[in-house]
Amino acid sequence: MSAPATTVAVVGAGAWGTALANVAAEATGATVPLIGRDAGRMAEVERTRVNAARLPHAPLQPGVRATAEMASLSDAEIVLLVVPTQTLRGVAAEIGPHLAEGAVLVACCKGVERGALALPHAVLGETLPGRAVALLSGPSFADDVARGLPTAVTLACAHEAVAERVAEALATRSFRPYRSTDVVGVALGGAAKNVLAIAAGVVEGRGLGASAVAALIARGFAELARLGAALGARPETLSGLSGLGDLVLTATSPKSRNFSLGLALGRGEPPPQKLAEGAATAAALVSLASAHDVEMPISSAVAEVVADRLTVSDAIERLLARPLRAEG
Ligand SMILES: NC(=O)C1=CN([C@@H]2O[C@H](COP(=O)(O)OP(=O)(O)OC[C@H]3O[C@@H](n4cnc5c(N)ncnc54)[C@H](OP(=O)(O)O)[C@@H]3O)[C@@H](O)[C@H]2O)C=CC1
Ligand SMILES: O=C(CO)COP(=O)(O)O
Repeated sequence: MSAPATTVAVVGAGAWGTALANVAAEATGATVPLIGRDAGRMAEVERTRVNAARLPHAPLQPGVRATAEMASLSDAEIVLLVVPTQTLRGVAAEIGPHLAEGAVLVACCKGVERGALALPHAVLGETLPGRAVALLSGPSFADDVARGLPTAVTLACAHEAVAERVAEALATRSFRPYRSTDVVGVALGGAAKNVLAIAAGVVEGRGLGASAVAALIARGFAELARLGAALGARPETLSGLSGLGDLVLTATSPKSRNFSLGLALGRGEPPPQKLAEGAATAAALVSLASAHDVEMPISSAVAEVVADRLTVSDAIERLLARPLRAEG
C-alpha cells in the first residue's frame, strides 16, 4: 500500500499563492485548501474555478479548494504562506490557533519587514516559535508556473531533512525545488533582487542601453554578495537560483512587477498600481545593510526614488559620480 499523500495548504490567494496551490495539488494528488481573506471573492473563485482577479489564465486544479476559512488548514502538514512580506507577521499570528501539531511553515514571500528589519523566516520564527520554518524562493513567475513551464526554485530550511521532505512533496515534472540549508542566503537573495529589479527597469526605461543593464545586474549582485558575506550567507547560495538566478529573471523581464515599476519611473510615466515588493522593502534592506556596515548604493538610490526623496535623474547622476573602486 502506498504512503498517504502529504497534505498542503496555501494561505494567501494572490497570483503566486494560486499558482503554488495548483502545483501542490498536482504534486500531492490530495485536496489543497487555497485560503484568501475575502469570503465573497473566494466563493466566486471556488465556483468559477479560476482566480480571475489574480491569475486569470490558469484554471484551478481539481484538488484545489478556494475558501476563506482559516480552519481548513488544520489538517495540513505543510503550510505555504504567500502574502506580501509586510503582512506576514499579522497573517502568521492569525493562522497560529489553526495549525496542526508539527505543521511546517513555508514563507513564499520575498522581502525585509520594515521596522524590525526581519527576514521572512525570522518573522515566522518569532511569531510562531517552536515550529519548523522553511523558505521557498527562486526565479519563478506565477504565470510561468501556472502554465506548467519548467521552473526551478530553492526550498531552504535549517533542518535538511525538512527541506528534503517539503521539496519532494511539492515537486512535479515541471516544478523543481532544489534544497538548501542556507536560509539567510535564500532570504537575502529574494529581498535584494526585487529592489535591484526596480533599478534595472529604470535603466531600461531611460534607454541607457543593454551594457548599462548588464553593469547594473553585476554591480547589484556585488551589493548582495557584500550583504550576504556580512550576514553569513554562503556564496554558492547567492550565485544560485534564489540569488543570481532570480536577479537575472526579475531584472530583465517586463513580466516582473518590480521591473515594470522601474520601467515606468525611468520613462517618467505613472507607476503601475500593482504590488512591487521591492518598493515596500528597499528602505528596510538598506537599513539592514547599514546596521552591518554594508554599503548598497544602488539599493539606496532605489529606496530614495520610491520614497520620492530623489529624482530618477539625480539618482543616476549620484551613481555615476561615485568614486571608482576595486571590483567586488
Ligand atoms: N507573482 C509572482 O510571480 C511571485 C511572487 N512572489 C512573492 O509572493 C508574495 C505574494 O505575491 P503575489 O501572490 O504575486 O501577490 P498578490 O498581490 O497577487 O497577492 C497577495 C495576496 O496576499 C493577500 N494579502 C495582502 N495583504 C494582506 C493582508 N494584510 N492580510 C492578509 N492577506 C493579505 C492578498 O489578498 P487579496 O487578494 O484579498 O488582496 C493576496 O491574496 C510576494 O512576496 C512576492 O514577492 C514570489 C515568486 C513569484
Ligand atoms: O519573484 C518573482 C519572480 O521570481 C516575481 O517578481 P515580481 O514580484 O517583480 O513580479
